[in-house]
Amino acid sequence: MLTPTEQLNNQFFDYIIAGGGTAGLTLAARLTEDPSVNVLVLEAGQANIDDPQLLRPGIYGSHFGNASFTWDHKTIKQKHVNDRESGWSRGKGLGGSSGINFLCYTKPPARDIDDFERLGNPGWNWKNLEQYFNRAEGFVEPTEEYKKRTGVKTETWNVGREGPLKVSFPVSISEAEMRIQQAFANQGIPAAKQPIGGDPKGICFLPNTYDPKTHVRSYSTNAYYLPNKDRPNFKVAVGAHVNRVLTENTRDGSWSAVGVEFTDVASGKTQTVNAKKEVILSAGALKTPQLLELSGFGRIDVLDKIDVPVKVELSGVGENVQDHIFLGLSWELKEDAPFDTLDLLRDPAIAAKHLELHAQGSGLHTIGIVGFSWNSFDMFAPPGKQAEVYQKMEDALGKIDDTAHPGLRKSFEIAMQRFEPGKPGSPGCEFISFPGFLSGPNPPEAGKRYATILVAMNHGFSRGTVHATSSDPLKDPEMDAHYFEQDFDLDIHVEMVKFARKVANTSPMKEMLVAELNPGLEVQTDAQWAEWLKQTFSTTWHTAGSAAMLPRAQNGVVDASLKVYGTSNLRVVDLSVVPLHFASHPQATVYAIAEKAADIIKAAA
Ligand SMILES: Cc1cc2nc3c(=O)[nH]c(=O)nc-3n(C[C@H](O)[C@H](O)[C@H](O)COP(=O)(O)OP(=O)(O)OC[C@H]3O[C@@H](n4cnc5c(N)ncnc54)[C@H](O)[C@@H]3O)c2cc1C
Repeated sequence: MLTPTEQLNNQFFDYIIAGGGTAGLTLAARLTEDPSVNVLVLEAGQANIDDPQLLRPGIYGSHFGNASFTWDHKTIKQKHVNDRESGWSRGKGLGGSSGINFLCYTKPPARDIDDFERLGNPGWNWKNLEQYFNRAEGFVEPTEEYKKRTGVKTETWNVGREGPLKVSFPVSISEAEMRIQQAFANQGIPAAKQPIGGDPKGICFLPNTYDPKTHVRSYSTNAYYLPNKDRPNFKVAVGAHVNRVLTENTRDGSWSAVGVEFTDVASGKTQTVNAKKEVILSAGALKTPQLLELSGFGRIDVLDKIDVPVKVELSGVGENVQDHIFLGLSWELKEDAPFDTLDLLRDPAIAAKHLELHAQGSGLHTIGIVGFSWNSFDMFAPPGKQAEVYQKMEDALGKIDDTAHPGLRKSFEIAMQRFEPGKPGSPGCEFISFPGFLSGPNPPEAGKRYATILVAMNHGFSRGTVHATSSDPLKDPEMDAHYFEQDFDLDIHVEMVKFARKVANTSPMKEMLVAELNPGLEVQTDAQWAEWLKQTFSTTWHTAGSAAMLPRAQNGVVDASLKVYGTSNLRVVDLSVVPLHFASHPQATVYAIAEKAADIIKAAA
């Protein structure tokens, strides 16, 4: 049951969680397993329960621009990409970004998670975190017939089967995706050994956060909140925008979080609620740093500018921001290609038919994005290019001013090991097969169908910032991705898109294609590829690292128990805490972080 905000003023709760998104609801559900503990979740957006706009798969990006479902944030102009701004939409409302994401369920390579520990966070390694991934997962095994038809192999998978989050393969995998996968195989890319068990390198089909019984999205709302909503100790209020954490100075000099101030969005009225044990920030990587700054935790110059008294100087707040980006290469399909693609949904009459089909558990809303090739740079880039890019990384490392950016050198050194020539790299160069059109700048033509390879680099070195520029909590912080500030991030992408074109010229993909629509064959030289890339890439909405878990001397914001430095009981539990970004779409890792956080918090109580 949702709790009306007017019932909350001056009430007391053991734990208050700011943000009812992916991490926030997961954490709340686990903490309220103990009936003696009461938890309040404050979510700025609405509940949107049972809304088909969230539940229906296959309508990627359709929530953007709709304030009922998204925060349509934007970066400032990006100076290394011709002053383009990047739309950084995020889920708003219960479920947060898990309610509007593209449903891909992927997990990072073990070594990328082990890097968290190597950066100074004891206990944050794959072996430990894997149990928390598995705790969230309710993987539904595909049938033997499905496996035979699609080539999906799951027998050896290490994946949880009892967790609340439904993870399964969509009803069918389009033949376009199967052919693209086979073309990668014919380019020498091996099958992944443990696609969601720590070793995803290679090609694989991966599941979605998809309920195979009801054919709807599985997300934190229907996985963690709805099954537990009647617990008397689990209170959730929506339309409650948290403005700041209320703190008191303790005898030992640290700060204690005693509650939060929030605004009831409907009435504009400001209220406070009190925390007996802890306050936890789960507002996502774009809003959590803003909340910290508005509460007095952050860089002195940032806080001075917005007139917020400094409680704890933490120069890492809003720094270390890392994003993933993607772009698509699209090809027109031959007229007789014997399969449907998502392009058909552009025709309103056909779209209406597929809505009906969805209700019966078939049609285009029951397919998903499932075909991946996770490559390390050495798997496709010429050795000379690998050496050139690595040299540029070394040059960048040499220029790091450790006084201005404590910890950055160590972070770069570990990130560089993922690219070291002659050693097996980490598979951060991701290729996704997409059954339809998703690219630029040329638009799709009515009545035509397309196949797309999405190219996404997961191990960028450029670091951005997210900082409050006003003491008004309702005003967006300033977001600056610093895209391609390290020019070798661009070089790596250029090699990736060239490889994608090579794959398209390989059987059995090439036989289904008429012509390349984007970028088009006029793009040939590295400089032309780079220019097209800068014009058409998009964020993958995976921004992380803005309240990083790192030692304090290395610009850390939270320690390995996710507690904000200088406080006794304020934690961050969301994608902000990731110290170094990993090769995976992040939702699985966010669920795992929240599951682990619940154990940490329970143990500390
Ligand atoms: C369009 C899109 C597509 C994506 N596709 C995929 C995918 O296919 N696979 C994948 O693995 N990942 C995907 N992701 C990423 C993944 O969904 C997110 O990284 C993850 O859900 C983030 O979880 P979080 O808990 O950190 O933040 P969120 O889930 O975003 O939760 C933050 C919550 O806090 C609320 N909030 C913010 N500020 C306040 C405030 N001041 N007061 C109260 N509440 C507040 C927000 O409304 C939101 O509900 C995608 C993301 C997007 C946006």
